Amino acid sequence: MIEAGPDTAARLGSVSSGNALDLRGVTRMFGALAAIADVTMTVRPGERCAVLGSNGAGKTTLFNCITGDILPNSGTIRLFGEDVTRFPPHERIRRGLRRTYQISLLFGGLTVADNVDLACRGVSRWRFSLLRPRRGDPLLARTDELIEAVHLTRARGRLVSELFYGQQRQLEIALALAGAPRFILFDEPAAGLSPTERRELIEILTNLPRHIGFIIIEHDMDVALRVAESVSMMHNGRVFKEGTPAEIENDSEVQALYLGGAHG
Ligand SMILES: Nc1ncnc2c1ncn2[C@@H]1O[C@H](COP(=O)(O)OP(=O)(O)OP(=O)(O)O)[C@@H](O)[C@H]1O
Repeated sequence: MIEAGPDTAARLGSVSSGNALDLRGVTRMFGALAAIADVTMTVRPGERCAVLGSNGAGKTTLFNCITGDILPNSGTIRLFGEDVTRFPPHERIRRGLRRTYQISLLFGGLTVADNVDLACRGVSRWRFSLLRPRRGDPLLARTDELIEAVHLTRARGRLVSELFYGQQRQLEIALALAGAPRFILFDEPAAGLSPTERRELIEILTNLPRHIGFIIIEHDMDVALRVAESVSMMHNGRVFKEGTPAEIENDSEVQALYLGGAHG
């Protein structure tokens, strides 16, 4: 079981109150197109939420606004009670926000352990040390914990370039877990995975520490509905339906728009 480490996010606990994430009327225009329009969404600490929608629905733009990769034209974004609407990405990371991407950001020429160690070091006060971690180093224990959490213990010493695709996606989750995050955005983690790898992903996400909330964007309804407690459906930049996985699965409007094959 992974536990929260003594990192900056934990020290910033004094500003943590209320919801993990609070979006109010968030709108982002690209020219005349509203990629997301008036999006209001709340996620409680530790809550697991799925955002579903067809291609172009606005899911990635929503993630980009939450991380600060792009700024909204209007609306507010609060992270653990704090207004971060205009904060740069690194200030949101300091507050415990993490994200995985659809494209791989791994170091292919390094081992699994080195990738995780670098991620742990990157958020620690030893980040400028060029020394290899030694036995007894607390970061080494943390590295092993994260590798185990994503089911890669047996691949610990392997080069990333030699891993199966699904294992690389698992490693990306380990990197997102470095530095005791409080909230993670998973961008289509099941994309390109085999059925077996999908089952493993579901197990990994389900067993994440309960204090870590997340939003998962997925095209794969099976994965999304099995790991999430709440679901927001997006269409043409707007959230048009919210509910539990069972409510969403049985909703006729959702079925017509999404399950009926409208998505790509
Ligand atoms: N940088 C950009 N410049 C112009 N238009 C953009 C830009 N980014 C996104 N869009 C447009 O905004 C709309 C929402 O795109 P977005 O990528 O957020 O959707 P999505 O739900 O993530 O789709 P997908 O599932 O295909 O990734 C689309 O019509 C897209 O073409």
